[in-house]
Amino acid sequence: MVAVVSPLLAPGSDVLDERQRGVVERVSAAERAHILALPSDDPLDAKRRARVQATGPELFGQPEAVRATLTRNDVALESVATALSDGIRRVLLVGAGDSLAVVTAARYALESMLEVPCEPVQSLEFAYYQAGLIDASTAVITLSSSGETTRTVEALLVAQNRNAYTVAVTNTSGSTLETEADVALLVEATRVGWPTQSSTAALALLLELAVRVGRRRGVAGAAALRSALDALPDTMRTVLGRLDGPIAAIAAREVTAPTVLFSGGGPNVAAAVVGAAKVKECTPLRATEIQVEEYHHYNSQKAEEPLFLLVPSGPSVPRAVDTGTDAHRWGGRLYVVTTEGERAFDALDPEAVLEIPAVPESLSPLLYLLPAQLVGYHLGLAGFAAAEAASDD
Ligand SMILES: O=P(O)(O)OC[C@H]1O[C@](O)(CO)[C@@H](O)[C@@H]1O
Repeated sequence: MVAVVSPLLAPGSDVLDERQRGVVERVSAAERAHILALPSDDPLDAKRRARVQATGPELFGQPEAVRATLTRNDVALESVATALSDGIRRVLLVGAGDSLAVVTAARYALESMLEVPCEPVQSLEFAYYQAGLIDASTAVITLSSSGETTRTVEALLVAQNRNAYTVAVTNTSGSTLETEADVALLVEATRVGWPTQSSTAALALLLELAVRVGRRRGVAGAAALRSALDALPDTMRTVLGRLDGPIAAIAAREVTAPTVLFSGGGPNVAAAVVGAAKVKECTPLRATEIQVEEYHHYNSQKAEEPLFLLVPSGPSVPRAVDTGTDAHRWGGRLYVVTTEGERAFDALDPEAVLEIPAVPESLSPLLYLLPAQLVGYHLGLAGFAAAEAASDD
């Protein structure tokens, strides 16, 4: 018997029409091949090494990718901003993997400017569980770098059937996501290495969309976000230059860590997710993210594990201070990435404090994703160096 690859294709399911079922069958076959081609956990895996090496130039090229993406989408952004400002009562932000992290990061900027709920939802959860309540007053913004991730395509098709306003954000012109959506925003970024600029350029697009909606709607605070966002590509360059060396040194110390932990709150829960994702992509190490409050409801950290707190000045700081205190109580190591001049973490005596220029918290993930990516990338490089040295002995 042929396995059913999706409940939307099960005999008797009437969620999708015949044409849409054909679309899902096509993308799911291609996706399986992509997943089977991922690297192994061999510490010297050549496929992983090639992707880690290709990640470097893409990671450091992010300010340019952000600028190019914003320029390319000037007209399309206006059209989406107009549509969102006109009768939309709810926005669902759908993606998987890094793409889910990116929409999570954009949520608060969008909500503050649109003044309606903007909910990040994982693609499968949306496609199979949450589509029932949506209608023409809902916008469904789907993000997929490839434009072919099956669950995200399914989410878009389900939204299409419920007459929602559908937006695709994708790197891939001509992809299924772009073809099926009412309107597409195209990300100008490469993804030969592990995803870096494809994520930050997509995030910049969503933040730009938020600012344009806010200005159109006359929201107080939109002008301040406008000028802060305009300055961000330059600040990204500053942050990359400033943090690269210190994070390379931290990675050399942490290369044998049993598990690498990342924590954040608010929009920077997304930075923690991206940190763990980059470690899992660039190394064979275990890595996990935990929100600053959730950390305290379990024995979340073990001795000898490093914790990266990615917490700019803002409402998450007091709980993040507790988190940092407990990192040491459990015998772990603590690295803090926070706003320049933030003194709340000083008394914890972290192994390192890495400072990032102040920006509005709702825009800050565009900066806090950078140290998260750098940790994964440098642990990847350090891991290959260590494995090579071991194999020479
Ligand atoms: O953005 P996409 O293309 O939908 O991919 C989602 C996730 O799946 C992966 O491609 C891995 O399968 C990740 O690189 C990415 O974060």
